[in-house]
Amino acid sequence: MAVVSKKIPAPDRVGIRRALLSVSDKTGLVELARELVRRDVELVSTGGTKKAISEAGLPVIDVADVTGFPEIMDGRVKTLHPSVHGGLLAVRDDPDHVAAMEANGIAPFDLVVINLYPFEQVVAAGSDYPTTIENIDIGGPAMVRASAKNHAYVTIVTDPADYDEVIAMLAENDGCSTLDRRKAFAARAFQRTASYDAMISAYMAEQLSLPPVARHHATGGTLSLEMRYGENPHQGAGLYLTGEKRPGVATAQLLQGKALSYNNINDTDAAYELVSEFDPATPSVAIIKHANPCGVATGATLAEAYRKALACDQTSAFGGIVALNGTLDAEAAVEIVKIFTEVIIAPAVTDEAAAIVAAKKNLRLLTAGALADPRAKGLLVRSVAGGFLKQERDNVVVDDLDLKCVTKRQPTETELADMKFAFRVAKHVKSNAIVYARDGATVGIGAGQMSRVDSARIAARKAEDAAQALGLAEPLTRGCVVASDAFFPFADGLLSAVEAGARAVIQPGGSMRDEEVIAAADEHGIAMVFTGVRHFRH
Ligand SMILES: NC(=O)c1ncn([C@@H]2O[C@H](COP(=O)(O)O)[C@@H](O)[C@H]2O)c1NC=O
Repeated sequence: MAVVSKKIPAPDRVGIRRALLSVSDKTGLVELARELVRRDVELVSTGGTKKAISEAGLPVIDVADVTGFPEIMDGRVKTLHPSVHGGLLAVRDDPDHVAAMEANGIAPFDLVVINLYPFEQVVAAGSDYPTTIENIDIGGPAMVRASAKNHAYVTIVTDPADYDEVIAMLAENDGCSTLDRRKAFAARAFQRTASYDAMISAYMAEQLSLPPVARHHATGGTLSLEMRYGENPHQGAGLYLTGEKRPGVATAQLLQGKALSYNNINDTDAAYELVSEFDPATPSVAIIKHANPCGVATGATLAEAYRKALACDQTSAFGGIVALNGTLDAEAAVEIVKIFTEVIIAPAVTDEAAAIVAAKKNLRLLTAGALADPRAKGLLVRSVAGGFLKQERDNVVVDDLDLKCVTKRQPTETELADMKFAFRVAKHVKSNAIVYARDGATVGIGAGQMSRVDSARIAARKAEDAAQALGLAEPLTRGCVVASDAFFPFADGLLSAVEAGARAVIQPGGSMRDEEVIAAADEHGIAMVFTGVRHFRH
């Protein structure tokens, strides 16, 4: 049953007379404490925080003198006491609460400054399990939540970045807090504790290999970048870090160029995830537009791979995102800067290449440090109205699959290599995905169509356009292979690919009409391989 509120109105202004400070991150602590002391605010602190304040020559009371208890159990219990929590939670206009404070010798706190044990940093540093667990703050979040709940009276601050705002509030309001600021701080405080607990639950789930679908799920994140806008200029947006250790755009270093936009980040993520599918021993490049590849290729060098990827669809590559699976070198950089490119991302970059890219001031250059592991487990979350969907990352790699040839003709070795290449790319193309490939390069990509036949036709038409742009007599689809992200429900999709010139097909199989599709392939002398695994992507 819900608790009943006495509905006591909150005052607008509350004079700040007594503050509780307990911080792990001591940044800006002394400056804030000095300002509070200057305003005759009484300070109460825990061990390390008190030490830092005292060493600055400022008066501060030990919390142990308030609780009458020493800090015990390695700091696990220091502020978990009614003398503290009563002072945080008391409704000062409620006579019952006032009587309880008087009867128990409890004094109220007007300002509470807390930042939590650095759990996220400890995880990021790869600390062992016991150390990580010890860095779960208990007393801090308890005080943060108590103060935030009682924002009718208490100002709660959880981030050194907010200290200036507190100082300004006191200056503008004659040493008082205001209700609207207290509410804003309280909302931030609950965001902080919710995010903190979400990170802990994600850590536990990973450590204990818990099943992906649990009764509750929380996603925590720390703002890393506030963008000017989201997908469109009227949508606000930000990038948050979850602490997941997967190399990619979120944690990459921006070496030059303007800050990334929402669409840049989304596209760069798609580009880097795709190029990470390729063994670094095989130089590979992906060019992405609107989260779909418009050209992917392997080559003897990254420069060659880039030229081959670009040839697939030069028109769409304009203003694209380029991802490479090896260190960006000068030769590749020279090729890439020839056309307008928004972003380049690679595991690393040579000094020479960086100097070449530097000539294009607006071109963003990112280094991710390493490739992402395509086989690594992970969770993906996307919002739907009224909820969110959660699923495991598609970490299936075609090399690990037991491929089954279902046609009379077996693929040649070259065809098989191209089929695997095309299926690897198809995994990163929005469904329905059709990818034509030859000689380790895409030659036509059909993405995001509602019908598979349309994707096959669009990919073929794009291959014709590319041939025209390259001055070729016929499209590169003549004699190519084709990959489909899901089975062909009817023979028509396959026949459309055959018409475009495909000679070998890789697809999951599993349609009710597989026999019909296999018969059509046999009739045209096509070699077809079933993967048994589907790569839908939406
Ligand atoms: N257990 C407690 O009663 C407790 N009370 C406050 N803390 C945390 O102790 C830290 C500050 O400790 P110190 O002042 O000793 O450096 C803060 O991050 C604060 O959130 C606690 N520590 C952990 O739970």
